[in-house]
Amino acid sequence: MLTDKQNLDRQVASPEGSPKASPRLLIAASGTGGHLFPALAVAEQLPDYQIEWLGVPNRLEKQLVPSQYPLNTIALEGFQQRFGLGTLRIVARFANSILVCRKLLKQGNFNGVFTTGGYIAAPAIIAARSLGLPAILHEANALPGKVTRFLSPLCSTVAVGFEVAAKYLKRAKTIYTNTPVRSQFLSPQKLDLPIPENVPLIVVFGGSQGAVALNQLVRECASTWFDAGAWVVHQTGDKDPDAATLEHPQYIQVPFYDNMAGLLQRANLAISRAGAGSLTELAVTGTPAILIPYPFAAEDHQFFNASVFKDAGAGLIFRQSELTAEVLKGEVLSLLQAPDKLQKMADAAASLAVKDSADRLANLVRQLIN
Ligand SMILES: CC(=O)N[C@H]1[C@@H](OP(=O)(O)OP(=O)(O)OC[C@H]2O[C@@H](n3ccc(=O)[nH]c3=O)[C@H](O)[C@@H]2O)O[C@H](CO)[C@@H](O)[C@@H]1O
Repeated sequence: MLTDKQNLDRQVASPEGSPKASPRLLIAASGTGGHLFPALAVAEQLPDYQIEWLGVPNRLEKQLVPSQYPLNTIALEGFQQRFGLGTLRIVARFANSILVCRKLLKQGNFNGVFTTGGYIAAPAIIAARSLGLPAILHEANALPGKVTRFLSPLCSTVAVGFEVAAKYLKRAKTIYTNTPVRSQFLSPQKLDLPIPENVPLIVVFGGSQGAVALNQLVRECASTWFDAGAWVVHQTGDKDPDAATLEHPQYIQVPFYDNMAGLLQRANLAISRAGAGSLTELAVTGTPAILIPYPFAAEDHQFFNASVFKDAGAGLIFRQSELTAEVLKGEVLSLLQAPDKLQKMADAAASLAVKDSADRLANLVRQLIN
């Protein structure tokens, strides 16, 4: 919790001159980079708000949410995993999570909730609305998730990351804001990797967790790309037992890389999953991409995301089940040999970027939660 001094620092003067307590905002964002980074980008635009975080224990929020935003956790993971244990138990668990959120909102005197969706959004939205507090939901995916589709009519406003998402949310008040990226993406970043200036750079990344299937394919293809003069930076995640098996002077492997902004700004081509966060960053950095949607993503939503990129001419989509190493090798080689085509794709990617997305969302928060 904040000290009295911090609370005082966060007070702003009202127009009449008397100090007015700054609004208190609960941000419910949990689990993956795709949910956490956009929420953090919005929080950064609200320095005059008193922000606390709502997450679940032992997920990425523990590492990513800075200590300036006190982290409250509720045990929703068990709720998701024990879905087969009987409806009564599930309902009881869920009802309890709503009660815990209501208590938190009341005791913390919060003025409203901002959430980026997923399971954590459900108790947060229901609790806020049952207390008459505003709830803003940001949905990053082209095909909104189940929680979003079900609870969006309850929300004060639903902000969508892709315009197409609004058509699935007809009963909600929607607004297009695109998806915020971390502030580093909005200015040129230095890349601290020993990569020569004029070589083509391929960046491979599999969302915030890495993608083992994609890693295997890339390792099979890489020598052909090295022979063509390309360098490869490969984000493998930390669950691939073979991550360290490829060694080559033109190859850099990392489990997780913090400076994705610098990396994508330098990349000539990305080979990537199609999480909403990754696609938004590829657009902001104007990076053409070969997209291989995660085949087990809920309701195949990554394919819907990738289709927006493909329809704009910014990328190619391959289904993992149909993609062989031979095809991937060839596609990458032919793109590297066609700089004009790569440039057109880069321009198309850049045309999808909305650089002030975090501002747009922060303004929405200021209008509705104050
Ligand atoms: C498997 C799955 O269902 N993933 C979902 C998850 O996102 P998930 O986190 O898997 O993927 P996203 O592409 O949305 O985001 C990944 C984020 O991690 C960052 N990153 C990644 C690797 C790295 O080394 N360093 C780094 O910083 C990327 O720059 C990006 O900001 O939520 C997204 C938003 O609802 C969905 O669109 C994704 O489909």
